[in-house]
Amino acid sequence: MSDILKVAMPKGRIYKKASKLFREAGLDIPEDVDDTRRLVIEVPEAGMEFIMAKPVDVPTYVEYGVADIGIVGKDVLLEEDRDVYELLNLGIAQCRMSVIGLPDWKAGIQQRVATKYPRIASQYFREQGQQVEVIKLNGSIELAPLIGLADRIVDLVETGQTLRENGLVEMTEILDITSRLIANRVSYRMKNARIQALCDALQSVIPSGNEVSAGR
Ligand SMILES: Nc1ncnc2c1ncn2[C@@H]1O[C@H](COP(=O)(O)OP(=O)(O)OP(=O)(O)O)[C@@H](O)[C@H]1O
Ligand SMILES: O=P(O)(O)OC[C@H]1O[C@H](OP(=O)(O)OP(=O)(O)O)[C@H](O)[C@@H]1O
Repeated sequence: MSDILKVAMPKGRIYKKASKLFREAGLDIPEDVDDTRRLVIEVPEAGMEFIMAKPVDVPTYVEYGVADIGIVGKDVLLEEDRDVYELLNLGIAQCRMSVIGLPDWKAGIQQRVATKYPRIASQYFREQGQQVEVIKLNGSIELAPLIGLADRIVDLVETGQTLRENGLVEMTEILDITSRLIANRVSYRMKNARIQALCDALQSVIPSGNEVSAGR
């Protein structure tokens, strides 16, 4: 196995925070890496190769071993349910997943819930003993109750601005979300020293108590 660590990096809002964390941890990631449109980026200074992925696909690349490790939100990790190790809570891209609706929402006979997270939402409502029809959407989830597709939604809330601007209210928080470092099971064993060194370096710059034990 080559000594280069292949890292599935989510494009978008997590990338900026993750690259900042990597730099704080002492990894030499040149500034031009942040602006390129290339999807496979060698970062020899850090002994890494970044695979710039759509966030939802990160666990897939890691499970199949085309990336040794990856960075992904806990929301996507739970929803995708891939066979990977969760190594570290990086504490970045913090938000929460909540049930959201119009202020005058009342439970009807046929309840519909729109979400990007059908697995998490279905499990949540099953546990609550509520029978709902879950409708999968891919973005702008807040539209659904506004235009009558669903009664409620399950979506992420950070500042609450999107809810306020659309006249929606947060009804129940389901999960706290942050980004996680994940690893391929084989890579974790074969490249253990490299991965462990990275975890140690990252842990020195993130709040303590964030390690999630691997091997499960
Ligand atoms: N408003 C938010 N505040 C903080 N973290 C967020 C917020 N929205 C999403 N996240 C976190 O960032 C991750 C990636 O979100 P992002 O919006 O970059 O991706 P996406 O919407 O899946 O991608 P794309 O825009 O390419 O479809 C989410 O899985 C979640 O963990
Ligand atoms: O509480 P806030 O600070 O307003 O953030 C929450 C919003 O951020 C995310 O949307 P995103 O920007 O990823 O757009 P999308 O829904 O189209 O994916 C999320 O789905 C919420 O809509």
